[in-house]
Amino acid sequence: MTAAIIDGKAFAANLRAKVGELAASFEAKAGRKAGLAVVLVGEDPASQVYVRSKGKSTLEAGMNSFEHKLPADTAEADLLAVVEKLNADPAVDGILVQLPLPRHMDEQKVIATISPDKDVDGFHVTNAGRLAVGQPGFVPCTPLGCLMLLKDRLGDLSGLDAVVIGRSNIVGKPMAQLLIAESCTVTVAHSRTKNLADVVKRADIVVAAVGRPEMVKADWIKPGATVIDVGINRVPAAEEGKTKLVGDVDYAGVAEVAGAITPVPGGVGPMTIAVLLRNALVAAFRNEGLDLPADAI
Ligand SMILES: NC(=O)C1=CN([C@@H]2O[C@H](COP(=O)(O)OP(=O)(O)OC[C@H]3O[C@@H](n4cnc5c(N)ncnc54)[C@H](OP(=O)(O)O)[C@@H]3O)[C@@H](O)[C@H]2O)C=CC1
Ligand SMILES: Nc1nc(=O)c2c([nH]1)NC[C@@H]1CN(c3ccc(C(=O)N[C@@H](CCC(=O)O)C(=O)O)cc3)C=[N+]21
Repeated sequence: MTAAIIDGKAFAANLRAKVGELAASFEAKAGRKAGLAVVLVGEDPASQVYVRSKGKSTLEAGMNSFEHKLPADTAEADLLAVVEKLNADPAVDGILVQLPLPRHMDEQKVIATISPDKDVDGFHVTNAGRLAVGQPGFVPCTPLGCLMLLKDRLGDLSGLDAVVIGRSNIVGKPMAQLLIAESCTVTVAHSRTKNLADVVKRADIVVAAVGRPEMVKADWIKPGATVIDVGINRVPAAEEGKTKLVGDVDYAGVAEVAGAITPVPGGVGPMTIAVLLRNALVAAFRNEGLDLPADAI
């Protein structure tokens, strides 16, 4: 079998266009643009690329983008002060503090300072709790993007066996919560899992969020399974001195067995940014007390 390629880039472009239309209707109703603030501490090159890309997409969607770049040696208290100023700023609907933060900062403390109503990453414990108990809140962008791709491909997910590899707070755990809410039978695997290949082999849906280049192999996959590759790993390319991006899945091998697979790049990554804009727009409607139809986006 040769897997269908799930085109996250195209799906994300479509989602961004919908966000753009709703951003215009928000502006007409609220008399201002929706606003997303992104805070970057330090000069990590990968983070700089993401932040630039987020800023560009935000403007393209007809929203205001506020970028705050702080030096790597910023004191934690100064970062917290920036976040508090953004919490209080009525022009700012969503706040994203780019992770990872420099080692001298306590990420949990910084996330806890973001107002839950502006936490468009869905990382605040209040939003994690809302997701866990099924209340409306903000869901982390990457797993929500994965779920959108899965539902688009498979329709109703109920009763399907799903294996999530990875249990981080930002991808694996919220992904598992979303799949539970869709009535999948969910297994969460991690570095202590025994017989990982056998665990994965049971799955109709595999979500790999590990951070190990091409770890998931073809003979782990049940024929016809849907494979979502969250991994973003920069590795040396064939040409001397060059690098390329690969996922956590051995794409060439797995594509021979799976029913459908997301590529890297062009799969989950673009969805993350599109969902971020979606969440920021939802935040804007909520912060203004305006109705947004539940199935609008
Ligand atoms: N496309 C996108 O938009 C995004 C992509 N990413 C990418 O997704 C990947 C995962 O990110 P993130 O969740 O933040 O990563 P973390 O490093 O926080 O978590 C990795 C998880 O993988 C598990 N793990 C590590 N090694 C193994 C192994 N050999 N077998 C099984 N499980 C293993 C870890 O287990 P344990 O808990 O036991 O240590 C952990 O739960 C990375 O490549 C990252 O770059 C992340 C965010 C967004
Ligand atoms: N507070 C916070 N929120 C995040 O959502 C967050 C974060 N911190 N820190 C880093 C991770 C990673 N992340 C990605 C976003 C887009 C792509 C993306 O667009 N990737 C392109 C390729 C981009 C390239 O070529 O480098 C693709 O997969 O096609 C990837 C990864 C968001 N993250």
